[in-house]
Amino acid sequence: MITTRKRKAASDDDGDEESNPPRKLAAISEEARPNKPLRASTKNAPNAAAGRAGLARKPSTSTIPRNTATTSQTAAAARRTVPTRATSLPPKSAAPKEPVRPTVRPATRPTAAAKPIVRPTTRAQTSRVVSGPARARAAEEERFQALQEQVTSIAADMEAERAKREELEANHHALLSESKTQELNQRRELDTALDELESLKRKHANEQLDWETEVKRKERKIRELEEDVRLRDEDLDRERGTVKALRTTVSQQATAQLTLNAQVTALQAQVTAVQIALDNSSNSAAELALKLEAAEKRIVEQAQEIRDAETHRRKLHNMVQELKGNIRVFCRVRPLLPSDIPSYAMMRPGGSKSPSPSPEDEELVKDKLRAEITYPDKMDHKEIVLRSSSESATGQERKDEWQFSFDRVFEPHSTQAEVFEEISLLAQSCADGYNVCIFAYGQTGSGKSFTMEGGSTETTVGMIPRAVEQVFRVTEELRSKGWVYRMEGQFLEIYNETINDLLGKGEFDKKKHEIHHDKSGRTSVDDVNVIPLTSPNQVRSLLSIAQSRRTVASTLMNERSSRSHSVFTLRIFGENAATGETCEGCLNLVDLAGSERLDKSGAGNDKDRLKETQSINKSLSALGDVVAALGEKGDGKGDKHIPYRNSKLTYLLQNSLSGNSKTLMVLNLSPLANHLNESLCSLRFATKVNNTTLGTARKQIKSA
Ligand SMILES: Nc1ncnc2c1ncn2[C@@H]1O[C@H](COP(=O)(O)OP(=O)(O)OP(=O)(O)O)[C@@H](O)[C@H]1O
Repeated sequence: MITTRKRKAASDDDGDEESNPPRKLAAISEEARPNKPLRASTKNAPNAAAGRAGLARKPSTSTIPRNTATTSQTAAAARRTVPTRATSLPPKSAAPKEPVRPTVRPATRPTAAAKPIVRPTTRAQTSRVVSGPARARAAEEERFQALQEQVTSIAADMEAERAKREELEANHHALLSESKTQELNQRRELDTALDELESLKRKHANEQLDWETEVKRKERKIRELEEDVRLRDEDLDRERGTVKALRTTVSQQATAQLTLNAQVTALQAQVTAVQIALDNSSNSAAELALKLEAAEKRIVEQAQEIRDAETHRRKLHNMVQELKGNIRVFCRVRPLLPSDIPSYAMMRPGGSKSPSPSPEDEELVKDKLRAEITYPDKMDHKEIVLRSSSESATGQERKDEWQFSFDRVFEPHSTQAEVFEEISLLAQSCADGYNVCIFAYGQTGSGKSFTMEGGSTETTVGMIPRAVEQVFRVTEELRSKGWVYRMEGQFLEIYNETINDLLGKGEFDKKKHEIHHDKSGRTSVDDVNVIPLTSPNQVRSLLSIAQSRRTVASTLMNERSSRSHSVFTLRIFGENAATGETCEGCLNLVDLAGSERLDKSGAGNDKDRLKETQSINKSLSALGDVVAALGEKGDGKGDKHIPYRNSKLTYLLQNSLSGNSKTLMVLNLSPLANHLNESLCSLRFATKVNNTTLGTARKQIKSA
């Protein structure tokens, strides 16, 4: 921009030069002005030649400069003065470029020829003309001659001056064009210089930018270096710390080394001693090797002894079970439940219900509801006595007493754990390869399901889950003795002499499940789910599945669970790789249908209930018959027919009831006086079973 503006200014200057005369020329014109008087005098000279009279009459006017001269006269005078100035100019070739003014100044001085010419026009000469006309004329002539000469001279001078002026003008033009050229050159140089300056500025700006970038880079580098230095300082500090710690460690190590050296020395001494001892030991090594060989032989012998002992234990266990009786009966009386107390029992004498009866009142009511049951054998818990008092036909008070004895009697406060303690050995027998059958017998609501399945808590859990857990525990223990077991389970229901699969898909009373017994004593049922059992928890979940299926079925037909038998069967297969023995046991856990009599159940008017009750009675009496027949067979009547086929229940349990099995019946009793007759019936049935002796149990063990 600056360059462009400057160039424009330069071109404006050029325009001025075109329109205005050069300043040097103007200076020359102004310098010429002081010569005006001289020019006036020289101008008057031709005029004097043209009219002498005018000169004579007014001589003073010719010498006095006329300030009132016209412009043309002044211009003419100016033109005449130019040659005068030119005379003092240096020759063209020698003329300097610039200094025109000094050359002009000398030209303003009057020439040497002009001065004598002007001087004669004095007042004294004029006075002589007045004194003699001839002399005056001559003088005038002379003077005229002189003037003419002077004019000629002046004309010559003028000519010379003109020539010189033209020369000067030529010089001037030359100088002007030269100066223009010079100026143009200088301007070009100036432009070039400006361009250079511009490029230098740009270069400088670029260099400054580069320099600033470089400075920033350097600053960044400095910062990085400072950070690096800081980090290195930190590293150095750390290293110093490490070195310090290492020095400490080294000094400690040195101390430790000294200690170790001492220890090494001591150890070397010990090594020497040990070496000696070793030498002695190596001598006895042969003796030890012999002893080891003997010990190994002994271990093998002992392992065999352990196996023999296990076999012996099984035999002894079985003997104990047999001594206890292969068919045993437990009696369990359940506690009185809040649901046993009818609402009328809490009525006031007036008939209104007592809002909150006192514990004493409640206890009195319960005593009235309870049957009179006592447990006289406080030592072995084997006896139970029932009493009742009634009025005879003659109006006399009649007191009856029934005494029963079983393998174990459990009072109402007995826990599930206490009951199972007596049963657990049977689980052991099952793992040893015996068939075991546990029944829960009793009227509806006497606690059969509670005993067999129990509640959901650890304390209330029943015999089935506990027995399964026990079997798993025993099989795990026997693993150390070389036995490996596999287990499977099924859960069936017998309702109206029809078998249903409680682990099936719930198609109750539709599928026909046939029972089969093979010669090896194994029982199987067609088309039922047999689930491999891997853990006690799995068995619990299977039980709850079965329970839910029964509940669903109960919605179709009321109280179905009470009116059907349920049989959970756990089969166990064992194998001892060490001895090559195999065994197969079976644990049947049976929750029988309610045993109440037909007249008591009130089923007489209901066709379905009648059928149910008849089925139950049939199967229960068949069970009694089978047990009785087995008892007779045990008494020596070897050819006695056992009516297993009389009911689905006895046929299903045939192998678990026969002579080579162990059977336990848990008789459940209601504590209510109202149920006394049913309880007596149940007790009589259980006594019949209890008095039966099954044949010697036979273990189902096959030798390899
Ligand atoms: N020993 C006991 N302790 C506490 N409650 C018991 C005991 N025995 C039974 N019960 C309770 O008595 C009620 C009836 O028991 P349960 O259902 O076991 O009788 P059941 O003989 O199996 O009857 P059903 O033939 O109808 O199945 C249940 O509420 C049960 O919880």
